[in-house]
Parts: sequence; structure tokens; C-alpha cells
Amino acid sequence: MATNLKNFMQVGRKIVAVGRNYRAHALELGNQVPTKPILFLKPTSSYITEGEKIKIPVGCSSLHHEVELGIVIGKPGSRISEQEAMNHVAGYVLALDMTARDFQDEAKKKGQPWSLAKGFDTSCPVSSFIEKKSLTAPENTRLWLKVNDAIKQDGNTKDMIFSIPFLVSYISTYFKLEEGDVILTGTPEGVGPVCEGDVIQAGLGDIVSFTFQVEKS
Ligand SMILES: O=C([O-])CC(=O)C(=O)O
Ligand SMILES: [Mg+2]
Repeated sequence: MATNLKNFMQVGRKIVAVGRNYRAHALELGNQVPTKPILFLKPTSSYITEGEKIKIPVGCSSLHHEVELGIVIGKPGSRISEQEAMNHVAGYVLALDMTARDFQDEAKKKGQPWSLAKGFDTSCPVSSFIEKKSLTAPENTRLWLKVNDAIKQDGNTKDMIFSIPFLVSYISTYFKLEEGDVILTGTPEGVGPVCEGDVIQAGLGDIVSFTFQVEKS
């Protein structure tokens, strides 16, 4: 099994994201706490890395930050059991699931998909690949995010509703998981808007942090 996927962004063919996997975040946006995972896809063309800028999509008036733990798949599989799930994980990535909240609200009202709200260019800023052994407690790690030095999100992966092994198993029941694919595990509470010129910093425990600036399209 490949354990080093430094090039996961080139190798992986999909980003499967989980919505409302933290109770407090589901509630802060007036949504129900889910009883099974809510899944959506982001295209891999939405990846950016440090040095590139987050671009506010044309017509968006409420671009929200969502800091998330990403799981990088190393060993492919379908219908992976929860017991086997961690053997399919090659490592992790710190990610932002940037969300055009006004687009999402409109889509929700009209029963339309979230593809535009969640999948526009630059909507998935990521850190470099984190080796599995570097994150010893993925189920109990701090996730934080600051905008212009003010703390906005300060959560912990222990508050996930659905665990990492459960998500790998559940997702692989429907989507075959392949090398380099990324699962975004949802965001803790404290999401909010960013504007042109804002600076977003985020971190995962004391393992990795990154900085991204926001600009107009
Ligand atoms: O847009 C949302 O609230 C759903 C989502 O991505 C999350 O919970 O991370
Ligand atoms: Mg999200």
C-alpha cells in the first residue's frame, strides 16, 4: 500500500465531502442533526495550495470558511468494513471547504444541488500531505481557523457525529474509493463570511497550519 501520497492532488479523482458532521455546526445554520451522512462531491479542479488565493466566485455575496480534516485514501476499495477502514487511509490533509453560502441557501430553497456553492475554482484549499503516523489521534485533534488574526473556529475532531472508520465504510458502499481520493469530514461550528483582502489561517493540532488570502474573481 502506498503510504506517501505527496501528489494526492494529481492522483486522486474525487473529493467526497460530508455535510453537518458536527452537531453544533448543523444547529448554527438552522439545520437538523443528520441521522446518516450527507454526502456531496467537489471537483479536484477546486484544489489550491498555499501561495494561491481563494477567489470569491462571481455573484457571491457570502463566501464562508469551513475548516475540515481531510482523509487521503491509500488503498482502493469498495464496501470496506469499519474494522478494515483505517488500513485504507494513507494519511491526512488540512482543508477548507469554502462555501458560497448565498448560492447554497438558494439551492436549498429550490431543491437544487450544491455543486456551484461548494465546487467552484479555489473552493478547496489544502495543506501538503500529512503522513498517517504524524497524526496519532485523528479522532481527537484540534481544528482551528482565524480570519485576520481573530479566532472563528476552534473545534475538535472528537465532536464528529460519524467517525472516520464509519465514513470510509459508508462512503465506499456507494463510491469506490481510489488512491489519492480525499474525504472531507465536515466542519465544526463558527463558520462565517470572508471578504476581499481577508487573511485566513487554519491549523490541525500542532501538526500543520496554513494561510490563504481572499480576493475577487
Ligand atoms: O455547508 C454545510 O453546512 C455542510 C458542510 O459542508 C459541513 O458541515 O461541513
Ligand atoms: Mg463542509
